[in-house]
Amino acid sequence: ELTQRPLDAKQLQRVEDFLFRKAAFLSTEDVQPTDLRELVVLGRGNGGSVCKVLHVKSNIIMARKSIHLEIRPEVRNQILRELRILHKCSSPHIIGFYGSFWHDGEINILMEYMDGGSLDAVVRRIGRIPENVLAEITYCILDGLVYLRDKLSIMHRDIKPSNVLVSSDGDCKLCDFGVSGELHNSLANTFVGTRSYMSPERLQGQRYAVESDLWSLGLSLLEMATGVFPIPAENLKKGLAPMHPPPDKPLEAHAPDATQSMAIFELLANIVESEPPRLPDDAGFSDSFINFIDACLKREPSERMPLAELIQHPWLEDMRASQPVNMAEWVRSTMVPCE
Ligand SMILES: COC(=O)c1c[nH]c2ncccc12
Ligand code: NA
Repeated sequence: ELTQRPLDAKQLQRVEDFLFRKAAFLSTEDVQPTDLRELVVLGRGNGGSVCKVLHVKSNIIMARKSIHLEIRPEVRNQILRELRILHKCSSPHIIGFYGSFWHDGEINILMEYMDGGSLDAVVRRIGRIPENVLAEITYCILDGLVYLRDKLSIMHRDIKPSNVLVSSDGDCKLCDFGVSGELHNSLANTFVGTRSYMSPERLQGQRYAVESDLWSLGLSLLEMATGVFPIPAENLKKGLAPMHPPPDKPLEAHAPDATQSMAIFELLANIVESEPPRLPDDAGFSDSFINFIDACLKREPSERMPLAELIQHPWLEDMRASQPVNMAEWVRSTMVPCE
């Protein structure tokens, strides 16, 4: 087993609380869509939309991801069967799963609600994430990847800031990982967007494995640390996004996103052809952080530092020892006060 940190008692308690909530939920018969009251839309993207809902009978707040798919009944039943694997997931770094159902042309996936939201939204709100906080987040992501590999024998396939969720309890969890091969196939040609966290080997249609997740992790960390999508590398030359931009000048006014100007094809070609981007070495980042990202962003998958070594990288221990973070406090500091 890898050197996982012992779970602290409160974290274990929260995993247990989730299982009790889930038992209460499962004791109600199969979910009918009418059992769910829609509260607010949380986000839209990669083929689906996510809504905060209340499961009335059990009085549990959940996140429901709805994916519109025009597929035959046998394909959707295969997807629902594969999603049932998620009932076996129980890790403090993997989003909790309540169940899934088909309704009105959509696959619906019911998950644990994370009140701090996704890290792409956090970066949009506060500009960029401090290095010591990113070290805590990175440990959670790596431990989640280890869990997926060791318990479900899968890689994530879609590591990026919008698929890392945080809560005011201080939890940090992965979501939207590729547990259903059939769902992956059904979503295959629905890619939209102007950015890609995909590894060079995957973009070139070559075989790819968990090392591809490590490229995506490196690119995600670079973006969250600088507040700038790091491709083309010139984007980083313009300096870091301001931390906590003054409310009167919303972030958009600061750094018009250069990737918008670069068409998506040119962007993908840049990823495959150019040297990987790096953290600037004159912006106050530690050498071990710069080294950690370099270890992830090797164009050759076999040159990337393996998961077992990354989770023991000095950067994670150095940061935790020198600048410990209270994640619950930090997440709360990034949340918009409710009106
Ligand atoms: C794909 O899953 C999600 O996006 C989410 C699962 N739980 C959440 N809680 C808050 C926001 C988004 C989510
Ligand atoms: Na997502």
